[in-house]
Amino acid sequence: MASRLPSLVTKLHQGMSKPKPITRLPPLPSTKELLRLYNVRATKALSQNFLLDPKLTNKFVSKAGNIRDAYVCEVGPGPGNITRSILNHCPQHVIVIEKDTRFMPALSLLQDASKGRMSVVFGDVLNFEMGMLFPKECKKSWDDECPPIHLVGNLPFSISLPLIIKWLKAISERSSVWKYGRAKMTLTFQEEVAIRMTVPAGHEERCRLSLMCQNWCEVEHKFTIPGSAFYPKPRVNVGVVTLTPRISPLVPLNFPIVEKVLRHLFNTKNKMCKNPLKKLFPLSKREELTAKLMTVADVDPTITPVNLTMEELHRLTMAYDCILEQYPSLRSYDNRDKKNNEATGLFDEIPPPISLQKSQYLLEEAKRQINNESLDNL
Ligand SMILES: C[S@@+](CC[C@H](N)C(=O)[O-])C[C@H]1O[C@@H](n2cnc3c(N)ncnc32)[C@H](O)[C@@H]1O
Repeated sequence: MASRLPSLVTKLHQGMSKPKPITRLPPLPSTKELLRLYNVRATKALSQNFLLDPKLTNKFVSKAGNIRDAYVCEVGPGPGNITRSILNHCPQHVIVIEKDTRFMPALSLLQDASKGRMSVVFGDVLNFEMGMLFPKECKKSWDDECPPIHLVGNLPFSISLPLIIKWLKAISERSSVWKYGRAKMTLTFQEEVAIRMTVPAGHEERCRLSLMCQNWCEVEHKFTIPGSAFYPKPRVNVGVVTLTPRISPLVPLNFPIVEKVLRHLFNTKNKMCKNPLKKLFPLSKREELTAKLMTVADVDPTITPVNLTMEELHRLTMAYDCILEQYPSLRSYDNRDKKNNEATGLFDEIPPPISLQKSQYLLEEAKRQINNESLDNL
């Protein structure tokens, strides 16, 4: 039977720890037949586009790498078509998280056929705490190899962006699934989003998401599935992307500060980067602190955000962090929040002079780190 959220974790661990014979699934009715049998029609509100061709579901699962004996968590299994391919790759255990309870009969059938290798959770993945899902034996230290845990999913378009941002934040904090180490992800996105996630500096599609993903993960666009392969057919093609968390992020600062700098930078993608960055600072000090930011970071103020490299982002974010150290009240400055800024006096503040010496020292350190990393990668 399918399990519900709260009582799940203990049951999961009991089920997972027993050694199981490695088996493929017995013959089952196809998922298409099951959808017809249980009279389940795709719902637009849950971005349901099913990938019914077993050749494609197998190809998708094979991009996750070797999942034999590993633990797999699948987001949005629907009637279980990708889940079948996962189970046929002989993992130790599969946990699926699905919002739509209409799939309960199809998933229960699959769970029974899996002989204890599958657990079903009905809930919203955006609110689901994944930090306890796997047995502690899977845990690897962060700078060790990746743990035998894989997140996979033909993600619903409606939640793919908030979900990946939430997961990048969790990766940066080594929380949730990433308590267990650098767990890999194999996920689908609209093709244009997959392209944005992977493009290098100088590409016209470069955006906030590109730098966020590439800062914390190695990102690969593995292949594209034509929209015509899905039922119902979406208006766009779908990109399969793998993300492997980096041992050290390229910009080794906390998530909110990197996110804040990027959010400002890409507010106006085609302007010189000094213009959107000005809005990090209150009006009265805007020109002065922006000029300092660019000088300390040693970044050309006329460069456009799409051309900014990760090294330049690193220096900019470090320089911004140094300015925040000098003027801690600026941390809460939000250009859009006029009320709060007025209440905290941030429009009128005349801060003390910035210690360029300290900022420059920190930047030299950052540059040294970048050089060491480039050497390590040779
Ligand atoms: C694109 S369909 C993929 C279905 C199936 N895995 C396949 O490839 O054919 C996305 C699935 O995610 C489910 N879903 C949508 N929003 C969700 C959420 N917030 N949490 C968990 N599942 C969700 C949908 O009900 C649907 O089954």
